[in-house]
Amino acid sequence: MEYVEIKNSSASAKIALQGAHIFEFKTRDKDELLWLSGESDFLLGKAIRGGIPLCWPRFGNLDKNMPQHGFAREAIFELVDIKELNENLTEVLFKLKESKESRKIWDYKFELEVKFSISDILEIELKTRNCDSKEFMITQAFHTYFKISNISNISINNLDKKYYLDTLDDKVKVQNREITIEQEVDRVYQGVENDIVLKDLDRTINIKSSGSKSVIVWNPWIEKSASMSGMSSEAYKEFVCIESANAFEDFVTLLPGESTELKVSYSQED
Ligand SMILES: O=P(O)(O)OC[C@H]1O[C@H](O)[C@H](O)[C@@H](O)[C@@H]1O
Repeated sequence: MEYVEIKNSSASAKIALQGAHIFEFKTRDKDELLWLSGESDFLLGKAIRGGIPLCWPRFGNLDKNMPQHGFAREAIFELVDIKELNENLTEVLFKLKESKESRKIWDYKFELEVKFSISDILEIELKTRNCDSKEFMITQAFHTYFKISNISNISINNLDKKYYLDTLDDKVKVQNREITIEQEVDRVYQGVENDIVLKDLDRTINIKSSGSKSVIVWNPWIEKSASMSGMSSEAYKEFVCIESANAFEDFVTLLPGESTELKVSYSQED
């Protein structure tokens, strides 16, 4: 599978052309940020298990005409530009436009741009433009797999008092403290406009999003982990997904010519 490798004085990264999918990101003085399954086979037409899959133009599987999480994560993007802005910052730009295949699944003309800024902070911008003569609706997500020391060591902070849909029993609940994970978790938090903090033993990751109000927190736990493609039964201990998204009622409608941007940044401290 073709990928771009970026190295500057602050960080290094690998980004596949399939899905504009970043699957490695490491700053000079920290451990790898992203979890990548040891069972990822990097086959074309199959999303990489780990890193940051881009879910677009749908998050989830509510749209029966669309593959789960949309088609972008399996599409080949064009590498438009790599800019070395200074010794600590490199920008990489990818683009995807409609094709015969995409029009069979989703009959619209669009332009999707993904810009990665690689420095001691990882920033990603996902810009959707409606190039059609009719309006369309999207949901989307950065489906980020964070590499962690162990699932029992982490907590996810700043989501207390937020409502979430627990997709395991389809009930709406309220978060009343920081999140710790001791079983399967698959939740869509709504109305989130603040930063989220992932605390692990030896590092803290700050997640800042804009253009979105939903956040998905996911860990498959033992049984699901064993049954999923590209994942071993022990994998659930090694990652947690915290996904900045426009999902469920937080969808975006674009009129002809309009565009929208979803952005995220991940910074780390000890
Ligand atoms: O296996 P995938 O299609 O990559 O989906 C993996 C997971 O993605 C999200 O986080 C969803 O909330 C989960 O329900 C889903 O299982």
